[in-house]
Amino acid sequence: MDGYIGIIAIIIVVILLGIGTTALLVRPRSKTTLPPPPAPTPQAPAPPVEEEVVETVAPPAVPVEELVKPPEVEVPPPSAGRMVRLRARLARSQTTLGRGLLELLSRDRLDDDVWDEIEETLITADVGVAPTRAMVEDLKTKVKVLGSRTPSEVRALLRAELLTQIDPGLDRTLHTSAPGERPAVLLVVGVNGTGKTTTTGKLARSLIGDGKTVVLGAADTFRAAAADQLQTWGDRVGAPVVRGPEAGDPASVAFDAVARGIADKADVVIVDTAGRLHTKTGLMDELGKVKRVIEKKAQVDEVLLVLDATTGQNGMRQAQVFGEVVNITGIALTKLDGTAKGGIVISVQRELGVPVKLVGLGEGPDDLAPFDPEVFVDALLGD
Ligand SMILES: Nc1nc2c(ncn2[C@@H]2O[C@H](COP(=O)(O)OP(=O)(O)OP(=O)(O)O)[C@@H](O)[C@H]2O)c(=O)[nH]1
Repeated sequence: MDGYIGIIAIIIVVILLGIGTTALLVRPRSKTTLPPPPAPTPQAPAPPVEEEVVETVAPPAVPVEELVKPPEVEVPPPSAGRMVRLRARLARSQTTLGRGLLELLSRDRLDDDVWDEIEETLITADVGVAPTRAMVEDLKTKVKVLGSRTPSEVRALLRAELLTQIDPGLDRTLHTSAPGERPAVLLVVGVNGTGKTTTTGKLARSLIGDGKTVVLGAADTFRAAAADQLQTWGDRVGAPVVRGPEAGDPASVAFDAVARGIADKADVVIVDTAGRLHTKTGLMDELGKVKRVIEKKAQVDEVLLVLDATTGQNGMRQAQVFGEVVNITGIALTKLDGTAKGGIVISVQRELGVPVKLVGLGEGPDDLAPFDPEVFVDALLGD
């Protein structure tokens, strides 16, 4: 009996121990799911004051659109009055040609030696042989009629003579308005390095400044940089530039540019061409093809020959080759700012039988001016 009681007592004790253990293990759920308390973060030591300013002011994030923002389109000034603004750039021709002639013609005695010097001054300034002879003969006659000469009379005499040679009566209008709906088409030709691409870009700016819309054609596919250069000019003033693959067919670029001009209803399409003077036949083939292909779409209204005023007679010979290949309608005489040979205006018109319509008077984007004979002559003679 005592054995039973002992066993029962042990069982009761075991049951009681079991209940106690269960009570200890079974705790409320909320407490078991709580995350363990965060480990204390070690405190970073405070940086020195100057460093704090540099490190904590982060630059504001630049939105992607701003990074790829197209370049701002410039609004170029109109072309009117440009030659007056740029007349001081003719200083070198003024000193040598204008002032030189004024001084010689103002001498008391105009003997043969003085006339020889006058002739030499004109030849050195690239006036050309035939125009020089004509000028000297004219001046001799007028001086005789005049007798004694005051400085203002000498100036008036020379002014009239230079103007006669330059011929203010020539039509210097740039044909930038075509009849009907189509754009006017300008072809820019000339030897590489004369300033052809620069002149094309400057002209686009100037026309846009005068309120016209322009499409540019980079048909100088010979030199990849020429197309890039033109692209930069176009981008600055918002003129679309049609270009082709490097060493591609210039005629096809010219065609596409005119097609784009027609589609865009642009006022003017200016096509820059390559001016490699390899052989006359090669040049003729290339320029002839460009012109023929353009004419499938529209008439070419102006063929502008770009001529570097500093190259003198050499440049003139090259110009004549172009004159034999295409029908030049106007001359853009560049780099007149860098030469004392302003007389080239007279000789080039005489040799090619075409008027100077534009003059380049510097490397700045707005340094291309419509040629004004009176402003030119006054700039040569000084005030
Ligand atoms: N001082 C002066 N420099 C000019 C004038 N016109 C052009 N130039 C400079 O002449 C250099 C040649 O000009 P470009 O336009 O590259 O000559 P390009 O005839 O197109 O030559 P390619 O691109 O090789 O066909 C450039 O440095 C121009 O800035 C000007 O009227 N005055």
